[in-house]
Amino acid sequence: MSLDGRPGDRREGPSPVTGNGVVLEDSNRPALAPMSSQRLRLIPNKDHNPDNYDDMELDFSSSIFTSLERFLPPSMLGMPRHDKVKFMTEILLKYLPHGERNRVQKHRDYRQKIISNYQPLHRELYSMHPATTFVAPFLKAVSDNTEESFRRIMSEPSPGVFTFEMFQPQFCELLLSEVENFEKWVNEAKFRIMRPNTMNKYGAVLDDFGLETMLDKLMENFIRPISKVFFAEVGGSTLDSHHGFVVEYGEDRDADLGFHVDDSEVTLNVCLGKQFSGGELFFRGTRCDKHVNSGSHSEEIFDYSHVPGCAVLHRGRHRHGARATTSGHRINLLLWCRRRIFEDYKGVGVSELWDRVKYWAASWASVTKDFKDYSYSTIMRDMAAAVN
Ligand SMILES: O=C(O)CCC(=O)C(=O)O
Ligand SMILES: [Fe+2]
Repeated sequence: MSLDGRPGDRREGPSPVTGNGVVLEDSNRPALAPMSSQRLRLIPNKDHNPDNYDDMELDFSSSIFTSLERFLPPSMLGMPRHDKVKFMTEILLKYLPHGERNRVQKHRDYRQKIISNYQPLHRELYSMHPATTFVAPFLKAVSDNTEESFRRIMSEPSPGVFTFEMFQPQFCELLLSEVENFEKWVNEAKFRIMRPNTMNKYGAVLDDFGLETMLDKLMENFIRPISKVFFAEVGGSTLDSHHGFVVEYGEDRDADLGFHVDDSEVTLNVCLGKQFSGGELFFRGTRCDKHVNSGSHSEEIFDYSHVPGCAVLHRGRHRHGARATTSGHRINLLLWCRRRIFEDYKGVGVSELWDRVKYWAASWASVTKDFKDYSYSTIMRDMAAAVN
């Protein structure tokens, strides 16, 4: 497949709206060129300040639309948000295989059904309140925002594995009780819920019952600044989407979790409680995608015992698993933080861009093959197709 041969797409014209220009959404405006004849640009318009789509009902995460907007043809940049969304959705859906498209739609209906029927127990959890969520030293470190301030509260017991105290006990309790309340509702309503991934038979996706916005803030304002310092080479500074869930172990729950890598650039894993023994995380080093299954060196072997309120932060590709929880009940919050491909396009040439898309698509295909989760690999394949 070549990126050359469609010179029209390469033309970089001035955009009708620049900077923070306010665009009024006028449904009576004359139609511009038919959307279907328009194509994405190969090179994003770096000067364009994209709209925010957080408040809209969308088929894909709002961050995809914000990122993709820089690739819109110049004549479309000033259009009302609804029109841009329509155009971008058409492109994204066009390149999704049929089964995938059905799945996206089904998942959207599923979430909608939960959100319109489930009554949250602790509404205060659904927006981010840093002062009641985090312990003071963590808040201070993030507000100082330097490597030194992070190192002051973090240990790095094994290269690339960072541990630190993060949540207040009261926050853990509230979240545990909200999860319990959600599960009670699921049982009473005989609602079948989707599990966080194919590895866990228990647990719940927090994003599916309304916590997505709060977790987005958690990632953007707290995890991204730390990842920018410690995980820059896997895109730590441009994390822009997440998969947030809880896993549950113990009697009548999952026992352990096999050796794996996560479908994330950076993973935050925080123990919420309750009382348990066992359940240690074991780490076995990071590998490039070609050597995911090769053996471990002794210096890479590291075991970690979970402590309620405390977090572990590591690269998604850092190989790990969890030993059996031998008594009690352990619940952990997992935030798989991801970076979509679009930011990579900044200032790179077309051939390099294409190489990167191929590289990411290949690497994520190998990492995600065990996960049914619609995510990165699909979007990247779509985008590769869309710019071609
Ligand atoms: O049980 C744990 O603490 C680890 C969970 C985990 O690695 C995952 O869900 O990806
Ligand atoms: Fe994991």
